[in-house]
Amino acid sequence: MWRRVTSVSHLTFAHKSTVNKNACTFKCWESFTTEIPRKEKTTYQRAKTPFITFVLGGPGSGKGTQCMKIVENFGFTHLSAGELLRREIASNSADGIMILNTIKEGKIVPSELTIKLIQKEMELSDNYKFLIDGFPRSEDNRKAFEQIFGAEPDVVLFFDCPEDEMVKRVLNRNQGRVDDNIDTIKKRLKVFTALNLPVVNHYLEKGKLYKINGVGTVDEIYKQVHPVFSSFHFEVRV
Ligand SMILES: Nc1ncnc2c1ncn2[C@@H]1O[C@H](COP(=O)(O)OP(=O)(O)O)[C@@H](O)[C@H]1O
Ligand SMILES: Nc1ccn([C@@H]2O[C@H](COP(=O)(O)OP(=O)(O)O)[C@@H](O)[C@H]2O)c(=O)n1
Ligand SMILES: [Mg+2]
Repeated sequence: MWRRVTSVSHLTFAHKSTVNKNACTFKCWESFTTEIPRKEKTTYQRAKTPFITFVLGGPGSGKGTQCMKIVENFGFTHLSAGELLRREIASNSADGIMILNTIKEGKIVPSELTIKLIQKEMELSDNYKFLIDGFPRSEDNRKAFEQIFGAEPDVVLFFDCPEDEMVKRVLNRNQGRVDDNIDTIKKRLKVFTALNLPVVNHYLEKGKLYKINGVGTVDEIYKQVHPVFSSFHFEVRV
């Protein structure tokens, strides 16, 4: 049997929180020791300071592709917000229809719902290095994350790519996604400019933004990404 504990500031984020000192810090699960053997805490639960990277960029800018390379080279856990939402649709959850309709319209799913999915994955993970891809997509996403986690990201990557290139890539993506069609892409690009660019500017002003030129081959782009992480002296996989 599991219970939710509401305040575990000693476990996570405490020293990084410059946002809201009284924020409800990250929640985790603890077992009742008498009922089942105490479960080994995951690395994430043990780690006092998870390393969080937000990966931003318009639709088709190459976020997912570059995340795969960062995972390969630096052992991050990749959490794609869009993928978690699509999984929620596929699982026929109570929110599935609402999420599907929101994605079809290229709009943003309510922040608390997306954060809940991200939080769950982080709790289950045995890692402490996370790439949170496609999040935050709006100032509301960002503020809700900071409120709930009581922390800010360590790194924010932004893949800067011209619209015509993004449209071309999305239309060729061939993953059977309901939002990879020209009508939805146009809506997503408008939402990106109106809601996501303010987030990019926020992190630019905070000095946390690494702007990457998203045009070129996958390897050319990754050449700009790699030094961001090697500067933190993570172990590089060969
Ligand atoms: N540098 C690149 N040049 C050409 N195509 C790319 C490049 N990076 C990714 N792609 C392709 O473009 C599409 C969108 O990339 P993806 O990583 O899914 O972007 P995002 O997650 O930002 O929407 C995919 O089909 C991917 O294979
Ligand atoms: N933080 C997020 C991320 C995605 N989404 C929704 O999920 C869709 C697909 O997101 P995605 O990150 O998989 O899309 P790409 O940028 O990879 O093309 C978005 O257009 C939104 O409708 C959201 O509502 N909130
Ligand atoms: Mg993606």
